[in-house]
Amino acid sequence: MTATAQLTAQHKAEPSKKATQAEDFVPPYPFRYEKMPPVWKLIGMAKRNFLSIWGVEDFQSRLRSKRVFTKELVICNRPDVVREAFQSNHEVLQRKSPQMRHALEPLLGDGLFISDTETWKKRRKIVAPIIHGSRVKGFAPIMIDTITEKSDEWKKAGAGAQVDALADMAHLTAEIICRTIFGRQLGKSYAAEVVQGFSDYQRHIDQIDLFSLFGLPEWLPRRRGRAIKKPIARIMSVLDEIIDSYEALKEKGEASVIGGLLEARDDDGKPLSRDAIRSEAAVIFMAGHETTANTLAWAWYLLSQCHSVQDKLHKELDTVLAGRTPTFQDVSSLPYTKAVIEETLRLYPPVPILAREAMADTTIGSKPIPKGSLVMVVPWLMHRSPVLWSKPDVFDPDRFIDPKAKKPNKYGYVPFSIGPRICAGLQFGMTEAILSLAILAQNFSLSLKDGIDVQPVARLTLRPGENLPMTLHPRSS
Ligand code: HEM
Repeated sequence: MTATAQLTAQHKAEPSKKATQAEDFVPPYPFRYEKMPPVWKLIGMAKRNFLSIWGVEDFQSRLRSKRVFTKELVICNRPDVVREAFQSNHEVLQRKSPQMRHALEPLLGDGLFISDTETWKKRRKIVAPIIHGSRVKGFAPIMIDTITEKSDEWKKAGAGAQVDALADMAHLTAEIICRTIFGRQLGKSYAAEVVQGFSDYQRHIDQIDLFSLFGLPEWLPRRRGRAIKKPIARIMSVLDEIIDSYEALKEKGEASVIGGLLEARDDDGKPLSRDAIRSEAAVIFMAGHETTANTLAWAWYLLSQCHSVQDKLHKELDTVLAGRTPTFQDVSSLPYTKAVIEETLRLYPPVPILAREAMADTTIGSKPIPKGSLVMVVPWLMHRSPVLWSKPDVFDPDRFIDPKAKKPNKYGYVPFSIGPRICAGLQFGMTEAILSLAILAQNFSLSLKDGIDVQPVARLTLRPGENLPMTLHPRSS
């Protein structure tokens, strides 16, 4: 076999095994090599799909390091070292990777997601309470109404209609986050424009910052092209229009993120600047919709392939809800629905790699980590580690609720990251995902269109390819 043919064979994804009642369902994952390819090949592979660069040993390891050109890459893959990196060593390892900062800085400015040290501390203190778990009850009516609209749209489309489940979930979660950030009315009017601006932006940013890997300095301008300027200008002017019309249009009594940002004061009693409000609104939009959309799309795929889980989910929804639309209060009474989401987040974590740049020399697990190293926690690896999970590649929501199953370690199951930089929208995202699955699966099951080969691909987030063609089956029929 030629080298190219060998590599192509290596890239062939593992086929998924469709489940029968008696058999465990193993959903697809990229091929795992035994012998590491040369670095230049790995970089090419990473540019196409970050999930294809890992070998068998990477899943089993505890703490590994690799040198890529000038950079030391350190991978923490067990709860003890993850805790050390993201919790105890937060001060030194709070900085996002150069790649992440360079990709998002033109759009997010000094926003919470990519800032660090004093700016991050100040912004986290202001932004986290606005989307905190305690506020989710206030946002739930917007979520429920928007999900019900999607359900009505599917009802209208009727039995046998074809949908792109990935695009539909992206549309649903973008509508939810827009209406939550900007209020119902403004959110509805501007959702399409905001979504278009963000997807144009994402198409133009680089996944791998080769400049940083080659050790080139931070100040050197990155090649981003002129294409990126247009979507940024559009997003910024839409955000300005929304902020300007907010006061006149704000709905009385209903929570909105933009209202929270406009009314927020820092420790000195000063309001946020216009730039800061735009940056934080952009952060919440960006961080808060694609992640949930991908989770839901994967959940539909997994349910379509594993009927025993789907039957159990329907049983819980029918028993607890008896045909009525769930409310926020019902979320805690749907443990199996929650377990389906949790297991989906284990197998397909929307943010599959969490990377930090060491701001000073440090150590992890007694290993010296020089300043400038890239320290990574890779949920994709740790969530499938044979050391931490039984049957790690099998789809089995029961592992999250079976009293006999080993409870996942808080530092070993990290779809929302962990430590001081943990996702500020964790409860928001979980509630939204549970309510979406509950309302839609109460009314529909979805089957995968014949002949479609679903494979996980990661660029900024992990998704089931570019689209997910599925067929609607109303449950009453
Ligand atoms: C299933 C849904 C979600 C998942 C899996 C998820 C995951 C994550 C992860 C892994 C991070 C850390 C990223 C890193 O360290 O590089 C993060 C950060 C963040 N997320 Fe989420 N997220 C979800 C939903 C949301 C939602 C709905 C919101 C807003 C309403 C949100 C807001 C944020 C913010 C503001 C940060 C930055 C926190 C900081 O740096 O201090 N997320 N999220």
